[in-house]
Amino acid sequence: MIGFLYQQLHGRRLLVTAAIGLTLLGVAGTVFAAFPLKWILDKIVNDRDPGLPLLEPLITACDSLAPGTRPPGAGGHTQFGVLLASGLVLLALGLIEALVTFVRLSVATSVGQDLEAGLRNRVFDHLQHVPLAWHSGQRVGELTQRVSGNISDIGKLVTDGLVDLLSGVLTLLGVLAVMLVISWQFTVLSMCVVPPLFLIVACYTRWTKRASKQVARAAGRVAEAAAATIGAITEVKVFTAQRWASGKFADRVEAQRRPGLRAGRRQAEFGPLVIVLLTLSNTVIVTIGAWIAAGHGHEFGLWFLTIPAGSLTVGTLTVFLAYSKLLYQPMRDLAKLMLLVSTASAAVGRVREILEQPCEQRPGEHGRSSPVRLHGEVAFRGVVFGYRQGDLPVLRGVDLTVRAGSRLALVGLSGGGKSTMVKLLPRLHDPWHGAVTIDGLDTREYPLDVLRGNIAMVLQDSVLFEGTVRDNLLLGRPGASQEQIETAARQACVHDTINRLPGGYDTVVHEGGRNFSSGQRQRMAIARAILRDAPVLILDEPTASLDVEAEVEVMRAVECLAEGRTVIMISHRLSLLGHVDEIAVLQAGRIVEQGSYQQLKARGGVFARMLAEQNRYATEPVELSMVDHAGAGEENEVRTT
Ligand SMILES: Nc1ncnc2c1ncn2[C@@H]1O[C@H](COP(=O)(O)OP(=O)(O)OP(=O)(O)O)[C@@H](O)[C@H]1O
Repeated sequence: MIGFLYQQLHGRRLLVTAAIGLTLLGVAGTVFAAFPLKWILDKIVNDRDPGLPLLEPLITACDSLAPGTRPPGAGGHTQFGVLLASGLVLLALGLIEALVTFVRLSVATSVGQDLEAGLRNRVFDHLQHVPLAWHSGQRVGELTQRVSGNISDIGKLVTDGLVDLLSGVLTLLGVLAVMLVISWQFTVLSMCVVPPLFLIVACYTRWTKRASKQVARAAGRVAEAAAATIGAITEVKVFTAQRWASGKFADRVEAQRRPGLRAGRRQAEFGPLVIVLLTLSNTVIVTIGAWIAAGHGHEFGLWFLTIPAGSLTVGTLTVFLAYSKLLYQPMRDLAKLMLLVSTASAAVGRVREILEQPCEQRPGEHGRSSPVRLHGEVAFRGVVFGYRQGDLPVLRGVDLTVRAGSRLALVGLSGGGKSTMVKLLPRLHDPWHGAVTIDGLDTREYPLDVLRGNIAMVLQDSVLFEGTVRDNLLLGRPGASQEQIETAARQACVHDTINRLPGGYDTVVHEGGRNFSSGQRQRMAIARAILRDAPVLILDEPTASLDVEAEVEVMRAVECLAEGRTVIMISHRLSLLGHVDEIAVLQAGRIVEQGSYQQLKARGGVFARMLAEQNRYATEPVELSMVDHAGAGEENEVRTT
């Protein structure tokens, strides 16, 4: 985890070094803050001067302010002078500490926030470049939790934890050094608690870390359940499934609560255990120290330790006790720190899992140079592909050629692999064997941004993103003028609809485009595709979810879009295939028939049977006149593979 954090702090290391320097200054202030108390007590009880050459001028200056004469017997400075000088030093140290704390916390907050923001952007960007195959195995809510919640946990460690940890460790070392100078014997006594403390810390850290990991995983499952239910709120309401959804959600919340409770309980046990240990050590020091400071006997022996009588003044004992308090504070804070570190460490693991996923080629990482605009001849050559290695492939040797500028309809039974086939074109997946080519070149040879820039897709249910209608259309061609946008919208038969909206092109699109009908969304997606002006167009059942009226409008828009492009259109509605040049039938992972509508119908094969089947359930059989003009006069041979 340390290595990961160090890596993330790149560019802010100077700031961190400054924060460490300030922490050192603050710790020095804390460590020396106990001394003025010793000077005061030693002066009052034993009439002893501080004996620090650095302070002499200050005390002398304070002496001159002393009311009346010096008390008789006073060797050097007046009580007033020592008291006032000690008070001033105390005040100065306090002010330095306050200032340093402010700067240190500000720096920590800024570094923590920067780290969080930087890491969040990096993870989000990485997520978009990870192959689709990896995404298929993930849950949206879970990933969202990693990007938001888990990264916050890491930021929290930097903002809250690391400052405490650093100043704690430095205070510990500083205090230890001063205590050793004051009385090494008492320091050794105080340190007796360290071995049991170390054991307790080791055990509890392990337990808390395990629980934190479970909490992080469970939090992901909670987020996932919430996202899934809220995303499908219409279905939940329609099926009156609220109780079922709440029950499922409550189970997940419970699964998160249990390890959270365990982690909290461990933390609750840890704090008091440390306090008991520290109280034991303190009691021993107070009683033995007071005995020695009171001047009883010649010396005090305890196992291998011999503490000479009179080796401790009341002032020294008080300072020593103040220091042991300082020493114990960081130890007590360990419980809080332990939880922060464990939570952050679990979060780092989950975030790293994403960052370690290999990326697809990023825009600009060009393989070989290639023309930016392709002609659009598409071919599948012996393509074998499946989603999971080891499973039976979905495509089992697909051979298909689509001439540049022609229109091909891909038909077949549901689940046959039509959508899978077209997903291979923009390399959303790569084939196991064989190749997909455009203009005779394997798609893997093109830079990914060039390849995808030459393909436009309109899917069954188009997604609109949050933003305005204009923002959504501009996705097709960033930088397009208003005139170009409106022309595209007109061609897609959606311009009038947009104009009727209260905000026109500035109307805000809600999440997923919920404030638009399916037909409007489809036509906007078509306008987006028109703006993209790609030579290859993929239409994956663009009218599947539409009523007849919307279907007619969308098909009219499709007509505009298809003009002069290579079109591959997936459709179950064979009645819509009148305008295509060729139809290819996919069955059992292979293209089994290819030809014009008329040819395939006349052939009496798979397509003819599908057509007959569809007509059996239609109130009126499909009008051949709709398709006649497409197939008429074509002498294409029916190809069977
Ligand atoms: N992301 C995925 N992960 C695993 N299997 C998948 C995935 N997508 C599709 N499949 C499987 O691949 C097979 C082909 O699916 P595909 O969506 O390509 O069929 P289709 O012919 O387009 O179906 P439909 O006409 O119903 O849309 C199906 O068995 C499906 O379960």
